Amino acid sequence: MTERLPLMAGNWKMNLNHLEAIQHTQKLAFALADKDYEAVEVAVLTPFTDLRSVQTLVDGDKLKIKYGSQDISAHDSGAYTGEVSGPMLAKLKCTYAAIGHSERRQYHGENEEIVNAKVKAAYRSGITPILCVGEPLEVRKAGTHVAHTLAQLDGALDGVPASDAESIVVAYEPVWAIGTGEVATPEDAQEVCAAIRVRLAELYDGELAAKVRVLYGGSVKASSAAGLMAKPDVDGALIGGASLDADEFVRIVRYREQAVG
Ligand SMILES: O=C(CO)COP(=O)(O)O
Repeated sequence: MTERLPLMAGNWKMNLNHLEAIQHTQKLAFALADKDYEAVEVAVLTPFTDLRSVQTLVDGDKLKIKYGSQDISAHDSGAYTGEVSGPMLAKLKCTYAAIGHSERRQYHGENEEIVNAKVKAAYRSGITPILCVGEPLEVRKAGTHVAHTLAQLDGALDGVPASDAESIVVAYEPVWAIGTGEVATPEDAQEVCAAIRVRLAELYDGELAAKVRVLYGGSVKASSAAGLMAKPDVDGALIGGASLDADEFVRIVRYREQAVG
């Protein structure tokens, strides 16, 4: 079986200016030890305005923390006012870009075509997409959450070759769990994360599917992380609110020390 290194990624959303970002990253770096990074990959997804500061800190202090953006333009350059391109993010040595977050889909009209174009743009620049998928509450209530989420996965990966897709990170983030305090049960997370892996095997092959990390996101806290991580197809978490509290985020990174609750 392929060993998948768990990924704990903090999505700061529209929080922390560049000065606060430096403070926060320094606090994380101070708290995290080499053994933490051996067990878990740690990443922060920051506002665009923070990336240069975080890069300077990571480069200067040789930190092991990875960083990336919360979005990326579908285009590489040109007359796209307000957009930030893959080549610009690559120049800042971003490892990751979150793509298709439900808040982008909801507030910025991002559909499957746009998400697909952004996934391809990230790969053109050597940036790994953290592709966000997941159903809203009404879909969950209707019981069609697996089909809904897999359709988002299919759309995002349309025309993406295996040589790219093998490095993708998929984050299952049910919309009803985001920012609500209502974390999915480990069983609910496992159901959809496992279905995502099965679909990856169908779209590509079993070897690729076994390599890809599938994260869960939505109201993850230190108290829920260990239970979620105990599930075989949950390979990490995308953490919003709790990632803004450095102590809590570090506790999530050290989920193995927490009780399975
Ligand atoms: O949207 C999320 C991460 O991308 C989850 O946010 P919360 O952890 O605040 O629910």
